[in-house]
Amino acid sequence: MSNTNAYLTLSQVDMVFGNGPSANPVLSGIDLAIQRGEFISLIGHSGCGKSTVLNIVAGLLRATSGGVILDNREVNAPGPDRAVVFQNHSLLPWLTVYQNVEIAVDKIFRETKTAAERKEWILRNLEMVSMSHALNRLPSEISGGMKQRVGIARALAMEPKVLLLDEPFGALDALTRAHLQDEVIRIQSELGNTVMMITHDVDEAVLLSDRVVMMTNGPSATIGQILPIDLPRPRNRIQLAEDRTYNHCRQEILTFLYEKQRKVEPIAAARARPAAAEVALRA
Ligand SMILES: Nc1ncnc2c1ncn2[C@@H]1O[C@H](COP(=O)(O)OP(=O)(O)OP(=O)(O)O)[C@@H](O)[C@H]1O
Repeated sequence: MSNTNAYLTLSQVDMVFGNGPSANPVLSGIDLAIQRGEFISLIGHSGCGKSTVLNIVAGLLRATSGGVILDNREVNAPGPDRAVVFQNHSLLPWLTVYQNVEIAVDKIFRETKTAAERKEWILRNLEMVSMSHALNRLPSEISGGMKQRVGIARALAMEPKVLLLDEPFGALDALTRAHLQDEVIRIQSELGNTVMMITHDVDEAVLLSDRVVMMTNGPSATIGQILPIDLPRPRNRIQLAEDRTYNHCRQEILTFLYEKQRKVEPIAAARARPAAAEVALRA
């Protein structure tokens, strides 16, 4: 699929790690066209290559063949136009909440914003994620959910063309996760960012996305199905629980993951593998 009007395009992306007999073909023929302001989720079984796709878009990995075009430019290195939020918050531990955002803002806007404008911008982005009350705290003094909030504020403050979220809520408890998802829904309705998010959570994918991209199992994983989520925004998790379209979308993704792309091999392999105690007895 090539779409010349798309903001972000992945064309025939292949990725092979290593070479010779140890070559590991991870991705094959990934084609995806994302519109400006679209929120896309990537979902698929563990190890299929979701982070590899995201890292190629981030410019942290080079595709073996094929490529990525963002806003008419080829991506071949990391850049401030693509901000990444990882599952394990990557805040600098010796800097406060405010300073963690400041470091990115100063780097990007030193030439274009005055010191007062930069300060106002840092405060505005921390307010957006409800962190104004903890500006002077160190990462070690705040919870995991708060750290993710600061990571999101830092990414938003960079005003990237694309926000890349690699399981941003993966390490959080269910309630904190729901809170942060709601904040992302609100921020998204305010700012209309272009977002690519990796998730393992079917509800999260449906709740947040305009389209859910489902990946087949590896090796040589590719896009198996793309599901448009035709639900009006802003979305409300409680109202959606009873919604027919919402439940239909959930069902489609569950069917893809657990019927069409069911992971049978590892289970069979695990059964075939003798238990540790058995191995010890045989030794
Ligand atoms: N830098 C690397 N060098 C070598 N192999 C890699 C590298 N990064 C990823 N892989 C391999 O690529 C495959 C896909 O990994 P990837 O992390 O992209 O999957 P994933 O779908 O994001 O997994 P998960 O859901 O468990 O995070 C795995 O077999 C992994 O071992």
